[in-house]
Amino acid sequence: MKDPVRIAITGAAGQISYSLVFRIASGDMLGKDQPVILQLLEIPPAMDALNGVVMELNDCAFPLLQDIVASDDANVAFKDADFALLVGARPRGPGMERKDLLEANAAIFSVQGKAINDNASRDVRVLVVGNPANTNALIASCNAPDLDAGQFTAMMRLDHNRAKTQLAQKTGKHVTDVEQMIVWGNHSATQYPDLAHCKVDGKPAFDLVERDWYENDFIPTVQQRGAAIIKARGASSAASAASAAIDHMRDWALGTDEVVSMGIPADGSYGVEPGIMYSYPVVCQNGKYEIVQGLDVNEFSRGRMQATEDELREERAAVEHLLG
Ligand SMILES: NC(=O)C1=CN([C@@H]2O[C@H](COP(=O)(O)OP(=O)(O)OC[C@H]3O[C@@H](n4cnc5c(N)ncnc54)[C@H](O)[C@@H]3O)[C@@H](O)[C@H]2O)C=CC1
Ligand SMILES: O=C([O-])CC(=O)C(=O)O
Repeated sequence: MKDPVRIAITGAAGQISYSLVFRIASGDMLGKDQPVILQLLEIPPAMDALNGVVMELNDCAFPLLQDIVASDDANVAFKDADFALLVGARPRGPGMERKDLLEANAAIFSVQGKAINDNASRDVRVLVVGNPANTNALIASCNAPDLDAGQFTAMMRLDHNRAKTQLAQKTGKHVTDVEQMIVWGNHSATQYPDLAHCKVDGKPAFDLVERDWYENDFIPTVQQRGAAIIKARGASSAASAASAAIDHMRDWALGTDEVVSMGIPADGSYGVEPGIMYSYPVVCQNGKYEIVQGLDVNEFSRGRMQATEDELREERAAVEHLLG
């Protein structure tokens, strides 16, 4: 039996977490042989609701679940955490862009970055889900000076998964036939889902779909999918977000040959200078991610990649005072 790992989850009484914690406890994230301890963080008004989630977790009698810590103190929730999923933040409603949440949510991530810095395992791997995810991840990493900025990531996997499904449906294939999907940039309406390197069933995607569909249907549909869910459901995506968070953490921890999209510190690759959390194509091995280098970038792609970078730099400028 492996030693248990500690997984901190914030916003643990919220709607995403209600899909997330049960799947993590059942082994979907780290494998059916990896015992887990869940360390759940909420704000004081949500502690009753969190207690209900804890009761339900206990009622599942999950074989892998070794212990549950429920707290409204970030120092307790992040203590010795090996993984941290920062979900707790306000969601947007109809008519809002995700960056409209910056003011409401940014302060959460400076406090939690410090608490992670002071309490978590030195090898902690952090995924920020709360919106605007990339800039919140930047805030958290800047407030954790004793950790490597690369230990902080932002969730782009939902966009990546959405893009794969849109293309699979258009071409009459299955998502598992789609390879080398890339979503560049920000988890926002400027994100750039890029088909230039993508293959379906071994064939270049551009041989299978029309340019007009790509530019005027595929790209906007993926960019606007979050808003479409809010319109349809009256609440923002939850189960699909939880599923993407599990995919992101599983691949980071256990590895993947597949190219996946992750929001990570820009390092100059593809001309994106440091200072923002930018989504790149990566592969994961031995618990680490690595940017896929050497892909050709044509003029259309360059313009889209620049636009989403510009937006991330604007978001950064708006929270400069929180960057420590
Ligand atoms: N990156 C992505 O792809 C996606 C991100 N999101 C974002 O995830 C966030 C959470 O969404 P939902 O679960 O639907 O929201 P929700 O409102 O149902 O749950 C959020 C929970 O966070 C808690 N919370 C607030 N401040 C906190 C703090 N300082 N510490 C700990 N917990 C705190 C709240 O009490 C609430 O229970 C939102 O910002 C949403 O926009 C949602 C979908 C996809
Ligand atoms: O759109 C939203 O506000 C929630 C979210 O991030 C998504 O579904 O991609």
